[in-house]
Formats: sequence, C-alpha cells, structure tokens
Amino acid sequence: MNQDQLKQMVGEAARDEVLKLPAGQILGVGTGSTANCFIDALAAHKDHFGGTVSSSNATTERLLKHGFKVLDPNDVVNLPAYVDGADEIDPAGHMIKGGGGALTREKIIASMAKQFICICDSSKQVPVLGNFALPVEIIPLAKGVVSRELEKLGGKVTLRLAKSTRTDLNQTPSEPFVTDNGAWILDVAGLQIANPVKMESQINQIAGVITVGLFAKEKANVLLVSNASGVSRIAL
Ligand SMILES: O=C(CO)[C@H](O)[C@H](O)COP(=O)(O)O
Repeated sequence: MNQDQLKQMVGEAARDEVLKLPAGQILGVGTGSTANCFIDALAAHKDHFGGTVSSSNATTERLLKHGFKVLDPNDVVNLPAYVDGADEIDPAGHMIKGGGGALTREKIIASMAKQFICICDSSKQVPVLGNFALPVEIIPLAKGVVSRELEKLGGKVTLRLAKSTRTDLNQTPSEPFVTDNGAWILDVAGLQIANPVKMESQINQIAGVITVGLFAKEKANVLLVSNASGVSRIAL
C-alpha cells in the first residue's frame, strides 16, 4: 500500500469519526494532502454540518469547490472538533506542523476547538520530535534577529523559499515563500525536542515570531493513524 492510499484511508476514517457529531455543528478543517483526503471524503456529507472554519486559503478553496459553507472564525464560538494532519507526532500527541506553511491559522483554529483530531500515516509517529525541521512563521524584518535566537537553541536555520533551487536546471535562487498572512517561514533543523511545552513557549517569546509550528499546548486529543493493516484510533 502506498502513502497516498494510507492518507485516503485515514481521511475516510476521520469522516466516519466526525459524522458521529450531532448534525448542524461547525467543523474545523486543516491543511495539507491528508486533510485534502478528509475534505474529499466528507464532501458527500457536507449537509451534516452547519459550516466549517478553514485553516488556509488552499483549504477554503477546496471546501468551497465541494459546496461546504466556510465561516469567518470570528463568527464561531463553539467548535467541537478540528481535523488536521501533522509532520510529526510524539506519543503524547505533541506535534510539529507547518510543512505546508499554514501553521498560524492552524494553531488559531486548533485553539478554538474542543478536540484536535490528528490524522496521519504511521510514518509521522516519532518517539521525540525534531527530525522534521521545525517551521517558525516570522515577521520578515526580524529574520536576522530571530535566526540568531533560534541558532542559540541549537538549530540550523533556513529561510523557506517559494520553490527549491535547482542548480542542475540553472535556476536563479527563488523568492521567500510567503504565507497566507504575508509573512515568512524559517525552518529549523537539528533540534531534539525533549520538552515540547517548554520549547514552544521559549520560541513564542522571541520578538518577531508570529507562530512556532510546535503544537504542544494545542496538542492532539485523538490520533487516527493508518498503516498497511488499517486505521487505529488512539485517545491521547
Ligand atoms: O501542518 C501542515 C500544513 O501547514 C500539514 O498538516 C502537515 O504539513 C502535514 O501535511 P501532509 O498531510 O501533506 O503530510
């Protein structure tokens, strides 16, 4: 079974999970290829929900294409569940997110939700976070100072670019990747995140940081994880 099939399987399991919610509720929807499988699987049941709140422009576009109602988060008070993927998840449900660049809106929607349902294939499960470079969304003029602070934590910092630079194709270096919020992303490699709660709060305190892609406070409450033998549901 390939990774796309594993994503589709877990997307369908998440559809079954959220259809257990009473009808008419609002649903938080994440960003990325696994979240896309979830959206596509849920499309036939869109009328079960009073509406959705979306974590990115890309997700909004996909939801609208399927006919879901997409609400302004400012108009939503009760959000029973948020469904999203992760780049890494540890046994406690702490996650690294932001590989797709949507970390800030994802964290806002996650903070509104009663439960975070994380959906992924088993390749995302790790004993300790940090093998995946940690995304940090920043105010562009703070790139220098924030990079120096992140290096003090032991990381190797790279500015995320819009496209990878293919020297073999003689391409010139790309422009910075710009988030839905008009900001930039630093990717921090080489961190062994033994204490995600502490590191999340340390990085949040650096002036110029908008959001760190460590989801320790907004951790997963339920993990749906797929592998070749099926989907497991783990309450965290
Ligand atoms: O945090 C994210 C986007 O900002 C995604 O949830 C994360 O990158 C996982 O993506 P995928 O499901 O494509 O592997």
